[in-house]
Amino acid sequence: MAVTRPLLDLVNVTAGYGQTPVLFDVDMSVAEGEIACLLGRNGVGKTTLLRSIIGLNALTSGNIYFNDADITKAPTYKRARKGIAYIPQGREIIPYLTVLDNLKMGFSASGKKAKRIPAEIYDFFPMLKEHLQRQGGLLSGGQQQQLAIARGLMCNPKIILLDEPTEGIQPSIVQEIEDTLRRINIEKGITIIVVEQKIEFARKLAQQFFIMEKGAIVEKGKTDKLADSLLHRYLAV
Ligand SMILES: Nc1ncnc2c1ncn2[C@@H]1O[C@H](COP(=O)(O)OP(=O)(O)OP(=O)(O)O)[C@@H](O)[C@H]1O
Repeated sequence: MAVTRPLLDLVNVTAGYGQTPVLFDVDMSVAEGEIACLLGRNGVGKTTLLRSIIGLNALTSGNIYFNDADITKAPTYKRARKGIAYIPQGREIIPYLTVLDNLKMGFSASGKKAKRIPAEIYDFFPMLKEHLQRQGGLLSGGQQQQLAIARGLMCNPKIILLDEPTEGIQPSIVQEIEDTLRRINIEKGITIIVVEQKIEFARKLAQQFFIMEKGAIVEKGKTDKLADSLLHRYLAV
């Protein structure tokens, strides 16, 4: 009988930059429909882990399974076509392109010809409709973050990897982003992994947590059981 794996399954993942190892034997499983947060101090390897999942960092050893396929050696564009969207820290909006053209860039990740922007995008992010012809670089940080998430949705992902979506964003927009991510998860069934420094944001949004320290997952569990003692030990909160 075939074994059914979680939607995303990392097994003994080791990776780094050149000769410098950064991730050590990371095991991480995220089930379909779940929201997981990845916590840890600066420099412990959270971004490197997300980059390894989307294929921007090759593994030294270990395997990554997605949707029951071994994607360890698949190039980034194929991972995107299989349904992994990556929204990097800093958002990477093209500043001189309009909001509309930034959105359309998301189509290319799916490998399909550009079509109309689905109405649901404006339903999730009404602000974008008002700014379609503005240059992306003129949006506020919070608006750019919303644009980046919307662009990620254009390839119809099964999972979204988000790196610090609330960084440098004013509280009212942080709340909006939290609500929209929850809607995207519930209404579209999209699985989410979010790297976060804002513990309360992560706690409210995610059902599952992983804590990283020196390139390894040192604690994991349900967020409603995320003890303050762990936060003190690993995040110095
Ligand atoms: N392009 C790179 N080349 C070499 N080393 C890198 C590179 N990017 C990151 N590193 C190193 O890898 C380690 C992990 O960095 P990473 O960005 O993954 O951590 P992080 O937990 O995401 O931190 P932050 O919260 O600051 O983004 C750090 O020691 C960092 O200096």
